[in-house]
Amino acid sequence: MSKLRVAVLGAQGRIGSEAVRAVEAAEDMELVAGLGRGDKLETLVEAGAQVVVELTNPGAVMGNLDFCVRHGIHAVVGTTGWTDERLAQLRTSLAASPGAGVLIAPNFSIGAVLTMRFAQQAARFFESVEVVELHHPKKADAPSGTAARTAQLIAKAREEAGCAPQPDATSTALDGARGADVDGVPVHSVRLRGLLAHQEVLFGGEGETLTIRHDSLHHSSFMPGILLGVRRVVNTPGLTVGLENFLDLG
Ligand SMILES: NC(=O)C1=CN([C@@H]2O[C@H](COP(=O)(O)OP(=O)(O)OC[C@H]3O[C@@H](n4cnc5c(N)ncnc54)[C@H](OP(=O)(O)O)[C@@H]3O)[C@@H](O)[C@H]2O)C=CC1
Ligand SMILES: O=C(O)C1=N[C@H](C(=O)O)C[C@H](O)C1
Repeated sequence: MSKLRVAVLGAQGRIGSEAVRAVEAAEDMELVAGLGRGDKLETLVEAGAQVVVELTNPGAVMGNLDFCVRHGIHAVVGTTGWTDERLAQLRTSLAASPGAGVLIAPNFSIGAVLTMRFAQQAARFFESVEVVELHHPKKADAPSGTAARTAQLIAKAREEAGCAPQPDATSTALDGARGADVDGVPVHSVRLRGLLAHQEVLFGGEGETLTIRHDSLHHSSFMPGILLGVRRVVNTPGLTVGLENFLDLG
């Protein structure tokens, strides 16, 4: 069986360097390129890359994906900063290149994906919900892509269940004190030396609370998800948002 020809964009970064090692160690994959800032994207074509793992930054990801899609290269994307407008733009370019597949995974770790699923399930049973995400201080974006997605999924589940708006009597507050409002769910971002990537989803109801917490303690937590994404995206044309789509969670 021929090996999947994989390239990593952001190959010298925190997660990109770990992804390079994971692809090199995977028996069914061959690392054909590892590119950083300033490297030419044409290298991907010259190297015959079938799948690109995109782990750069929100300022670079759209241009990189546009190139990949135009050249029929599949992509597994961990980079954050996704908005409805960006997703629409990507769908438009994918429509012009029907064979190409793109997976956008706000989080590749199984624990984080399950956190999102459990939060979605719990959402309709509690009056109150807030998300706290905690990351290393070199992180560029806030809130994290995972927290934004978690809040969106919770908000959708609450809306579908006809939940009333959350109780909150705050009438005066310092800027930011109640966090960012993501579809009506407050999201609080902590940046702290010593941390990597952590999230708590706090639910509150009459006389009880439920906390769902996940901790990524090392970048290795993201690697099985990245490799799964690479294996599945080659047979999944179009746009897939969320690794859960490849996990048969039911
Ligand atoms: N989905 C998930 O599970 C995860 C997602 N992430 C996300 O991945 C992204 C990267 O995170 P992290 O590794 O911590 O960040 P880093 O800053 O450590 O790494 C990003 C790397 O990309 C490089 N880069 C910048 N622009 C380009 C470009 N145009 N082409 C190729 N390489 C480029 C950077 O180079 P330079 O240093 O010169 O700028 C840097 O080496 C973030 O958006 C983060 O949120 C992170 C962990 C898990
Ligand atoms: O920048 C990070 O480190 C991470 N980014 C992703 C995010 O923004 O959700 C995934 C994980 O939290 C690590």
